[in-house]
Amino acid sequence: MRIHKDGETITVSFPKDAASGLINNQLDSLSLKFDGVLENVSQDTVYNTCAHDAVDSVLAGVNACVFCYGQTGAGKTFSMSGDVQNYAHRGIIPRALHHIFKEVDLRTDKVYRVEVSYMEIYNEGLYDLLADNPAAADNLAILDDASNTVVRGLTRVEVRSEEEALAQFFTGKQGRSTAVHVLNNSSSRSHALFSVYVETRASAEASERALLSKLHLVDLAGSERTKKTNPSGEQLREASCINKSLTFLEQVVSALARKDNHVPFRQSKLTAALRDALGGNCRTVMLANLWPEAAHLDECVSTLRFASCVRCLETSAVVNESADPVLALRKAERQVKELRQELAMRDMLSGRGRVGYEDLSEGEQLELQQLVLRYLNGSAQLDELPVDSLKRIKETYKAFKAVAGSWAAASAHGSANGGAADATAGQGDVAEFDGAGVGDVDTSSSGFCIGTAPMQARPSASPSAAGRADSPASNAAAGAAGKQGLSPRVAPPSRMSMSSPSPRTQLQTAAQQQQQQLTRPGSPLLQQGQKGQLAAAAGGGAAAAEGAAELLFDRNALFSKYKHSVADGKRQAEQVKQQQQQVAELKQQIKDIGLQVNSSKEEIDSLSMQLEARKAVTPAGNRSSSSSGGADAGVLDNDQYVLMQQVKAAKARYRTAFDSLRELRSSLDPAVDSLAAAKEALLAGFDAWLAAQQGQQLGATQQIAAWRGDDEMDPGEAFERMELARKAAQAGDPSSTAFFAAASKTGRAAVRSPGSTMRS
Ligand SMILES: Nc1ncnc2c1ncn2[C@@H]1O[C@H](COP(=O)(O)OP(=O)(O)OP(=O)(O)O)[C@@H](O)[C@H]1O
Repeated sequence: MRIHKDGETITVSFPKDAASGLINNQLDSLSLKFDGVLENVSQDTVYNTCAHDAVDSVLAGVNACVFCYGQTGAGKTFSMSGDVQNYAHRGIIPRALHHIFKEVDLRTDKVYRVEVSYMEIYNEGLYDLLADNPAAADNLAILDDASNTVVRGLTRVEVRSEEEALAQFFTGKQGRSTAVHVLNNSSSRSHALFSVYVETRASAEASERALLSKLHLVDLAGSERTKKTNPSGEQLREASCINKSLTFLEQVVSALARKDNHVPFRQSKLTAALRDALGGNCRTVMLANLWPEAAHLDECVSTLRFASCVRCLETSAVVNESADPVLALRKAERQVKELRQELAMRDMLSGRGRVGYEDLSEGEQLELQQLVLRYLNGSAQLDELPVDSLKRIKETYKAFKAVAGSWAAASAHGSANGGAADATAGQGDVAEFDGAGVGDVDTSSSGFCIGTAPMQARPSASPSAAGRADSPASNAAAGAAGKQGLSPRVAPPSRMSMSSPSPRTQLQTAAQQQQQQLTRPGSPLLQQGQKGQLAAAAGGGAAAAEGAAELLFDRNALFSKYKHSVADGKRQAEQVKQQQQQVAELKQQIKDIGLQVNSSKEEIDSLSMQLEARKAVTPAGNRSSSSSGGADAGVLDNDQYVLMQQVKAAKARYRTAFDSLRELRSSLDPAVDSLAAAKEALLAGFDAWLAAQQGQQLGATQQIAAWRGDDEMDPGEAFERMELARKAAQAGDPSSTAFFAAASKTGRAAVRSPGSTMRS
């Protein structure tokens, strides 16, 4: 095999086969031209020659793909991934990630979002190497529309630095299927596609216009002549899968080169995944890895022929401007935010103070439902219900609906469970819808009237009596029996919903809602013994509601205790009280000054009207020259002069009052914020106190410390940092720190979670 001086042509000379005789069709030599031939060059040269421009294209919004093809052991994985332990021998993928993040850091006029994915095709199965459990993550499917190939279900991880991206790559690489092979100690038995997705925006503001591009870096599994290597069992199956998919790849390339109408992309997972790269909107580079020894001549020739064919392919790579609905949504969100700010400003100018336009949090919804409950109980006034914005009014309606729904559910539940809840709750506070008695025949439907039976009501002991619907006695008995689940006939739900629940039922309903809040993960009340209590509550019926109600009272009682008996609680409650007073005072002052402003305005209007009227009726001859400077047109009489002075004074008062009003309003928002912060602090303090009561303070503190991150390094971390600096110095490249840091982290993770690299 000879490389020509042009550095682009390879000639392979075939040895004479004496057995074929002197005259035969045997090819003497084969010369093929390529874009470049690299021999004995560094990994750096390989990257700069083959991948550098492709990565630049991706940063300019054009899709690109670099793939390595060749026989087993020819150096594909070495070219693509390189040596993870040796910085100088790192391959195309780590270098591409370094290149991308270096540019991202440099181009400060642009905003980038980078994601990575890593997928393996093994024995015609697709596996997600970045999934939490790669061995099981084989539920991927390749979908393609006219312009795009997408792998459904593939994990895409957002990475914000070279180190994060490398860590993902190293982690995924550990999950790849490799095996000992006669030609390669660590042979990749799968095709691996590492992809980088880059979203580029001109600036944070122009977020809806973006360039979306992707870079596929593909390490194909090696082709092999099974006649030579004689694999058996699983290795034979793998080899035949690999060879088959590479044959399909060759067929696709041939069809594309011939410009066939039909290109069989769907024949295999590999060709489906590479559809974009081979025939579509992509700038594609192929590396043909050769093992140029006489023993591998056939494989070399077949690789060279394939590479020559791929070289003829034409793709049409263009800049991909995004029509991404997600980005359009971001624009809409930004507009909503601006409109909210506009509304807030208008509210402030019109003296409405702070109005809530945002969706209510779960806690606020619960609070509102409790307010509605209190209003229905008569312990809260109508004007306590929030009506300051359409949003709040709707939320209030929703709260009414939620409360009504809970009542209906609680009543129905009570009925299904033998009416325990209603039977306890009844006692005269339940009104019947149409005055029909409990158990009376309901003429509008085929059932009995269901209401709340008196405590002494019991189903008839005699089955015959219970079965006769026409007897008044049996009607009453049947009604009561129905409530206890004994009647085969069920009352219409509308009847049930007309019963007004007792205060106890209401409290149980509130407790059920509270229970939903509490059962959320992370709720500080969901602790130890209470879990059991909640589980029992979830178990069903009136007992459930009752248990949850007790829990609600417990919490309320504990909260009250915290506020009145615990030092921190007392202090925080006092702060809330002070802030409340301050807000109330400010609101009162705003109201008073607002009245002053309005009355000054009315005064100005009325005086101005009087002045105009006076001007209209005063004849020109009556005008006093002294007050006007002598010009006829501007001459004023005494009355007019007095009125003008009054208008002037009123305007001065108006201005002073308005200035005070503006000042007060501007101090209202911070006061409201401080009040909210004080309330938050009180609740947080209460939760922490409660957790401490339950002996979990230590866990909570540890969690908080973990969230905060600890700026101070422990000795282990300090040593690790020193070690990284040493390795970077050894590599002679300060920018290698990210590489070593990611490699070291991934190494530690691997030690923690050892496992086979082969799929079962
Ligand atoms: N340019 C190179 N310099 C040094 N070592 C190399 C080079 N290319 C390959 N090797 C070594 O040769 C061996 C086989 O290489 P590699 O695993 O990359 O082959 P492969 O084509 O990916 O094989 P397979 O298809 O079986 O996965 C490895 O030990 C690798 O380190």
